[in-house]
Amino acid sequence: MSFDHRKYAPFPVVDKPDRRWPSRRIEKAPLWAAVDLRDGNQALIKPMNVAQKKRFFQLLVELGYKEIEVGFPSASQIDYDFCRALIEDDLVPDDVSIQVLTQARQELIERTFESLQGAKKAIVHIYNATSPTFRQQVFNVDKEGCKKIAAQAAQWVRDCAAAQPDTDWSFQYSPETFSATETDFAIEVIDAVNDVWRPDQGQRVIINLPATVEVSTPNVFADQVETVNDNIRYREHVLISVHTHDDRGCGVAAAELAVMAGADRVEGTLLGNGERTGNMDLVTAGMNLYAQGIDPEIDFSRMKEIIALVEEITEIQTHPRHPYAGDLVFTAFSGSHQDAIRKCLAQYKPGDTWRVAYLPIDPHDLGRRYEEVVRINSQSGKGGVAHVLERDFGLTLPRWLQQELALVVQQDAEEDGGEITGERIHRRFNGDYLNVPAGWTLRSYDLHRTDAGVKASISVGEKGDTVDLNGQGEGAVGALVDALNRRHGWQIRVEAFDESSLGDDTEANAMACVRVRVGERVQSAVALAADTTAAALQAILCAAGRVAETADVEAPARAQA
Ligand SMILES: CC(=O)SCCNC(=O)CCNC(=O)[C@H](O)C(C)(C)COP(=O)(O)OP(=O)(O)OC[C@H]1O[C@@H](n2cnc3c(N)ncnc32)[C@H](O)[C@@H]1OP(=O)(O)O
Ligand SMILES: CC(C)C(=O)C(=O)O
Repeated sequence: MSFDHRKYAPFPVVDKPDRRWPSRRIEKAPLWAAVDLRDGNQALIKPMNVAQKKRFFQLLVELGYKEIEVGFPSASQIDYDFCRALIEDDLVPDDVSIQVLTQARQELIERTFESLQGAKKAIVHIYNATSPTFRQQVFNVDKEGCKKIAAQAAQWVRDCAAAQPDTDWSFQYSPETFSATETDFAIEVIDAVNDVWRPDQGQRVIINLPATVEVSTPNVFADQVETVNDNIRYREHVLISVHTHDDRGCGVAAAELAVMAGADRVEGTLLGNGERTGNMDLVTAGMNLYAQGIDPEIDFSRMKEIIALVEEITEIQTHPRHPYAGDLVFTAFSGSHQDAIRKCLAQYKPGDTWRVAYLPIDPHDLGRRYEEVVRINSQSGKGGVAHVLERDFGLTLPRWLQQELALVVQQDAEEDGGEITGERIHRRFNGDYLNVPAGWTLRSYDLHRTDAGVKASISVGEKGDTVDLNGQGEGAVGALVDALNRRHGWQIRVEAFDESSLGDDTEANAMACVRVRVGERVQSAVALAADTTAAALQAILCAAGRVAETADVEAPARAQA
């Protein structure tokens, strides 16, 4: 067995007692840079072709991204051709900068500038890895040698840019593997690059700090970023950017803490596609701001399009629990969640601050429907079942009936082991409560109020086969109960009775729900009718009919025949 944690070394803590970032808040969106077409692309089994890159670029522009890394043109003909197409076909809006990556090698830098000929504005992004592992094992250079690679490349970039003066250039440098680099050394390298680029003399410079591989908790990364923020030369003239990966599952958290620590800009990909476990997810990061009342300056209302395009191009399905984007993230199956959501949604009015339990944001904002929010399985309770009947069928049940129905739905769900659809709950409701047993349909009724109460004559049965039931009571229901008791020798006790009027869009105007006890037998029933009296009488008849069915008692008209 080779599973042995002693193979790994802990990441050293950063000794930074003066850290300020923990008490900061993010109050506005950082500058976003979308790197789907480069870092996302280099992680794909099937890298994008030019047509796919064009569609992806178009969507990123429409969503509102202003800096878009479009590829590594010195490395691939497709990326080169795509850059040429963007420029020659004038596909880049004036307020958008395309960004391209290259290693810190002269021939690659020259080819990169060639790919950008005629661009209105562009960001040339160079990188070399600076961590001990890379210095010692990959590049075989000491710290000076590593710094020289960066400074030399910065010089080539500056010279190439000077030779193409019609483009508005930004320069970007990444000390790749920054998070695994001694921070004081990273600062030395960054300073050496900036000494060449001289951001203080007007050159726009982005210093991008990558967690190329996420190697620590995000607080350590924030300390590293704050240290760079506080100590690099020309700080006020450069943008600090971060580029995090998700190896430990904290890519978004690391970027957020880095912004609190002074970063101005965040690189990432839509839904987090990228090397290994992925890049920082632009959707999650942006929506996290949105959910705090901060405008992310990106239009995530087009979430469905984002998901469809990313899935098509990456050939990777979105996880159903993916923050904000997954199919199930706005769905509650468990009873107490459903109950709380239902109560909060009932109180929420458009224009209110969103305060709905278990839903950090309003699903409608992302084009999702409230219908998806509550779904029923064996973990659900009365609140959820009631919510589904109310939402899908306009039926608001009294609490006692909600409890009763929830129990039978739960039994169904347990037997089935899966989800119970709204239609199935409705069928169950109709079958158990609403459907009128044969021979127990209310045909008409005649009520006379006297000093002694109400005298009722109630016609019951099916067309052409009816009988009049006559009784007397305090009200119509009492009179019908009296008639039934006399006829069948029962002692019906009405244990629960609720009536309500229904919405305008329903055929019936009234609903009555009853629970009766006949001896040991308890039976509930529901009726919908044109008026509340008819609904109440039909509900009692319905309950009585069900009792009769199981007690082998004939329906009134049939008994007569
Ligand atoms: C963290 C990131 O995502 S960085 C971006 C990574 N993306 C990619 O690599 C995708 C595109 N890359 C490629 O297609 C190729 O690597 C190319 C075309 C750029 C270069 O190809 P090649 O030169 O044939 O091969 P390769 O990439 O293996 O080159 C490695 C050499 O470059 C050196 N090198 C690697 N990275 C850098 C760098 N950032 N700056 C300078 N030199 C570098 C290595 O030390 C090695 O040198 P050696 O040949 O003297 O040992
Ligand atoms: C080139 C840099 C920014 C990179 O992609 C990384 O370090 O992950």
